[in-house]
Amino acid sequence: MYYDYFAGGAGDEVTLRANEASLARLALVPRILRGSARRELGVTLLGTRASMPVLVAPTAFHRIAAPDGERATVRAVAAADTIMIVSMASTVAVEDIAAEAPGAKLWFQLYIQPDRGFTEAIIRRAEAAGCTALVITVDSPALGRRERDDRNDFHELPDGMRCENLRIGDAPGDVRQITMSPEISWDHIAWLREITDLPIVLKGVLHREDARLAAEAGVAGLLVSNHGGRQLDTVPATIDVLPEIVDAAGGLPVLMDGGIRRGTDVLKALALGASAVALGRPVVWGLAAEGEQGVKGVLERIRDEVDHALVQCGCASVRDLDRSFVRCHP
Ligand SMILES: Cc1cc2nc3c(=O)[nH]c(=O)nc-3n(C[C@H](O)[C@H](O)[C@H](O)COP(=O)(O)O)c2cc1C
Ligand SMILES: CCCCC(=O)C(=O)O
Repeated sequence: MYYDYFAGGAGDEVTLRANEASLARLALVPRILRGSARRELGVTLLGTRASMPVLVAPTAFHRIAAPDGERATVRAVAAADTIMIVSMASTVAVEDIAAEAPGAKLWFQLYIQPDRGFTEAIIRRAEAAGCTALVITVDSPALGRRERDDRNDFHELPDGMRCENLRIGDAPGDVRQITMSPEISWDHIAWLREITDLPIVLKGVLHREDARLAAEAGVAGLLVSNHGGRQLDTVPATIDVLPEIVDAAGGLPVLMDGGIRRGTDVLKALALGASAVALGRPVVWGLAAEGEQGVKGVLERIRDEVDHALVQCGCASVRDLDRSFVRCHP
């Protein structure tokens, strides 16, 4: 049941498969004879430095995967010196995640709740915990239809676990449910810009017109995402819309997630204009397999693969990549 929750997607899982398949259809075209002894993998995103262009995407319910849950994840992410986007649906409170690894670089993912006062209170907690950006998930005006969860009847957390960022008291039942609000609109983004100084990233952009509107709305960045194929099924693979979103985003930094499994996938996304990518399921698998060590293993392996792919492509820096390094082969 829990494996299916983590692995699964919406509907027929067409988009879930497409994310990896579209990346696999792209070929990398390396350059030759441009030797350099060392590669620079680091990037600065909205003022936060990451040691590699690979972030940890927000994923819910880490305590289902490992007893320590998000505490184990954050220790591994801090050791890798990259950014963890903390899910609003984490099973450890954002304050406790921050306290577990002082100096960890945290962004906070938010589902805007219909109750603005409650939404604002959550943002204040994320700010106080030291999160340096807000990632607003905008692809979920309703929860995706995940048939694996329906078949397994997985609709609530095991006893003793809850969404700690939505607690309103100390008793086990003192917690609100996350609402996927069909009413969220650009007005909410304008409101968020009024109430917080944190840079705002919109997560779940797939339409180029929305990229243009986002730039106009004064957000700080975009995350091209289809929620790992878990929201509306049959939407495009993220790598396939990335170039047009980059073109429409008016110079805003554009991140991407969905189907990134190898260093070569990271290079393809960067070559097509992403400033960085994020990993969803691979982090959960590392966590489920070996806790903190497992997440460390996933992050160090992909770092090594990015470095290796860069050297093979004749690049000294992630900034050396451009669209000429990628071809589509059918
Ligand atoms: C188990 C699971 C839980 C997720 N929970 C959240 C969440 O709480 N908030 C959110 O914005 N996205 C969530 N996502 C989507 C991820 O942030 C990300 O977009 C997606 O996993 C990337 O694709 P990948 O798993 O192929 O790397 C979740 C994804 C998975 C697989
Ligand atoms: C209510 C939590 C939703 C988590 C989520 O976004 C996902 O499972 O994809």
